[in-house]
Amino acid sequence: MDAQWLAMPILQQLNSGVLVLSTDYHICFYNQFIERRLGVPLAEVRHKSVFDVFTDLPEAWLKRKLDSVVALNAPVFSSWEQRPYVLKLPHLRPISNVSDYMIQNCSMLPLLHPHTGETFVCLLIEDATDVSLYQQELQRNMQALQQANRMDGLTQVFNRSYWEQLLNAEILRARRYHQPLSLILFDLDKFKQLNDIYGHQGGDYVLVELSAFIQSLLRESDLLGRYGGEEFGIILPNTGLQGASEVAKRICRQVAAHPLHYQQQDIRATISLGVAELNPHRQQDVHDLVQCADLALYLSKREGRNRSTSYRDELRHYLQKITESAH
Ligand SMILES: Nc1nc2c(ncn2[C@@H]2O[C@H](COP(=O)(O)OP(=O)(O)OP(=O)(O)O)[C@@H](O)[C@H]2O)c(=O)[nH]1
Repeated sequence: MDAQWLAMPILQQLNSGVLVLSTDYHICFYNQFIERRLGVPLAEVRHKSVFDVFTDLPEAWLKRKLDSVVALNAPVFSSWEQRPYVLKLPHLRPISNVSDYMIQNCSMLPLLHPHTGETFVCLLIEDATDVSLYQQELQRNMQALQQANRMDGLTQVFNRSYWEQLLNAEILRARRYHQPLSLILFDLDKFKQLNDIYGHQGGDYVLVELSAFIQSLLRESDLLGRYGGEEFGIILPNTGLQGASEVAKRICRQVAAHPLHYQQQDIRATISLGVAELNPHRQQDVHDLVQCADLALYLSKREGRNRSTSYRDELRHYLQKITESAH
């Protein structure tokens, strides 16, 4: 069967754009897919330079591609991820929140005229608007999921597992660049009592409000995370013990002076804090550093709460002594 008569109707019905150019970039043919979107009949632009008809074409880039198709007699592909579109055409979709133009994959194929031996280049334009839309949405969802995986559901500060990853990374960074690094652990005082008085919801309210308040007192580079029930940690990059200790005292003071209003009642909450600095002469990991800050926090609780203690090695001996004398 002579299949030539099939070619033109199929070409015109194709759900892809077909544009044929001469080697000097003149338009020889485009199908209805392009004609409908461009709104210009082929007869009007045949033999015109493609750059005069599609005035937004990246001329130098396209000429390089077309010349290479002709010179190598081999196809070239341009994906929408590299370049969202080659021909600026509307996408004919009633969607307003994507690109106004059709996102495209474009294959450029060499064509040899069977009788004259003349070379042409066929640009095959595939509409990738839906694919790009789905991919953008997928990326948005993945980012949201990733964000949710990192945050504590109640307080919206980092959750423990992500905060520990951050602490690990900050320890490595501090060691690598010989920078100081400090850690503050803090715990709400008599929180059980607060829960008993105001109920679990009142307790939750305090956790939410206080973590937002403390976050607002910190630098953007400081990293606040919820370590456990009513225990939190703050990583202070590039901060030595003295600086961190000042930060801790300031937070302690400001929390105590910050009334929380819950169901027409004023709640006064206080916190106890422990501060530790990464020891540059010792191989400390996350666990060791947290343990030092935790010990300092324990002493803050023991000394009467609503205060901050900075870790020093002597504290271990002191702690040993007081636990021995307690037995
Ligand atoms: N509302 C609320 N309470 C919590 C949450 N997580 C832990 N808690 C409560 O926090 C309380 C902690 O009690 P304790 O460990 O005895 O400490 P505390 O009462 O704060 O006493 P000190 O730490 O010694 O000052 C417990 O009653 C927990 O049930 C939470 O997400 N929401």
